[in-house]
Order: sequence, then C-alpha cells, then structure tokens
Amino acid sequence: MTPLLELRGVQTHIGAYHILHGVDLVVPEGELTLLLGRNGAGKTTTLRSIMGLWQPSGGQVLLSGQPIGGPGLQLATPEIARQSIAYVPENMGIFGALSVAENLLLAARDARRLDQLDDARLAWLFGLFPALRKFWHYPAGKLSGGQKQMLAIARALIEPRRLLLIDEPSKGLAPAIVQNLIESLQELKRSRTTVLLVEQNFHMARQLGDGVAVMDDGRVVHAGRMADLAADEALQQRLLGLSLAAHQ
Ligand SMILES: Nc1ncnc2c1ncn2[C@@H]1O[C@H](COP(=O)(O)OP(=O)(O)OP(=O)(O)O)[C@@H](O)[C@H]1O
Repeated sequence: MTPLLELRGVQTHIGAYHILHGVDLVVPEGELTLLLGRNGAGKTTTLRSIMGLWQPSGGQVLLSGQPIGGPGLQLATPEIARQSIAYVPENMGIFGALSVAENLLLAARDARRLDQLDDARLAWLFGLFPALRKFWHYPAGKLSGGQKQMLAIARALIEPRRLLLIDEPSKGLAPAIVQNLIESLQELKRSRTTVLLVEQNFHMARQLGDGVAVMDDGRVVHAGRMADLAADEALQQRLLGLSLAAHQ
C-alpha cells in the first residue's frame, strides 16, 4: 500500500552546511511513527524539510505517492499545509497574550468566532486535553509547559488533518507531565490520526510508536517496528546509546 508520507533520499543544505545526507523514511497511514536520534542527528531538519521550510536539495518528499518536495517539484509551505499537514514545532508557536480559546480560534480556518468552532471537535479535544477546558479563558502564557504543549497540539488538531508532525513535545517537562502527554497521545492514536513524532525520551517513544526510524548524522540508520526495538536492549544501546536507553 502507498504510504501516506514517504521521503526518498532527501538531502538538505542549510546555507553552506550539508545536514541531511539522503533520508529515507516511510510513514504509513493511521500509524504513529517515531523519529528518534541523538541531538543534532537531523530530526528537526527532516520535519522542516517535509514542510518546505528548508527546501531539499536532493531526493523527493511524497504525500500519498504525489511529490510535494524536492528539486524541481517543491511546493511552497502554505501549499503543503493545505494538503492537510499540521506541524507543531518545538517552540510551539502559541500566542502567550491570547486566551486558550483565542489560540484555538486562530488555528481554525473555518471559524471567525468561538461559537463557530465545531462542537464535536472541541468536545473531542477537551477529552484529549482536559486542561484546555479548565483554562479556556486564561492567557496561554500563564499555562504550564505541559499545558502549553497540549494547546499547541490541540491547535494543530482543531481541524481534521491527514498528517501531524510533532517535534519533541516532552522537552523540558517533568516526568508526571510527560505521563499525561503520553496518555493524551495514546488517546489520539485511537482516532487513527497519522503522526510523525520526534522524541528523545525513549520511555515515551516506546509507549506510543507503531513504527520507528532512528537517525544519525543526517540519515535514517534503522527503521522497523517499535515493539521490536523496545524488546531488544542491545539494539537500543547500539542505536541510541546509554543516555537515551535509560528508561526514566
Ligand atoms: N539554521 C541552522 N544553521 C546551521 N546549522 C543548522 C541550523 N539548524 C540546524 N543546523 C544543524 O543541523 C544539524 C541537525 O540539526 P537538527 O536540529 O535537525 O537536529 P535534531 O536531531 O533535531 O537535534 P535536537 O534534538 O538537538 O533538536 C545540527 O548539526 C545543527 O547544528
């Protein structure tokens, strides 16, 4: 079956630096695929290359088999977003001075007022992230780090999406908050939303991943099922090193 997203030999340069050296990656429809790898391996650059925020200098990015990125066939970022791909960057891109409700409203292209937001979708989001209902009229800047992360993901989900790219949502969060986030993302998985999730936290990754790709030095050096990697400590050690395999 054609995967929802596929990268074939993607090369990306940032200025004079050659960062991605031929990334091959498959994200099947309806699955959560983990992208792991040490700091600087190229995970964020891969997400940005999918979105066209860095334009690949070689290879192809395909959505349902149709090219969306690569030399000679590059779509602009707004066109890529219109293919129903949402990106939650590490800095989350939320507006601190606006309320939780206003942040969500801004992300909904079809609604101009709060009462135009889709009720069923909001109820589903509140089920995933109960804190959003509780802090509905609070300035987003006053939320905790974990709640901000949940708001950022909720913004990406305010409309139905074919694909969600999420960059390291656990970064800087306390273990108890990470556990909340894991539970929310497990609930999201039940809706069969296709997700490509960048993580360094293996404890989180192993509970969420269907498939996994491990990057090193601008390439994918391992791809397979997360259950197989989670069961193989020697492989974890070899691919991820001690610091990542340490199960928090
Ligand atoms: N704007 C930039 N200019 C120059 N080099 C960059 C830029 N952005 C990233 N890089 C370099 O590209 C390489 C890959 O970075 P990237 O952020 O993709 O890694 P990562 O796997 O996401 O790491 P991290 O987990 O630390 O975010 C790193 O060596 C980084 O220094």
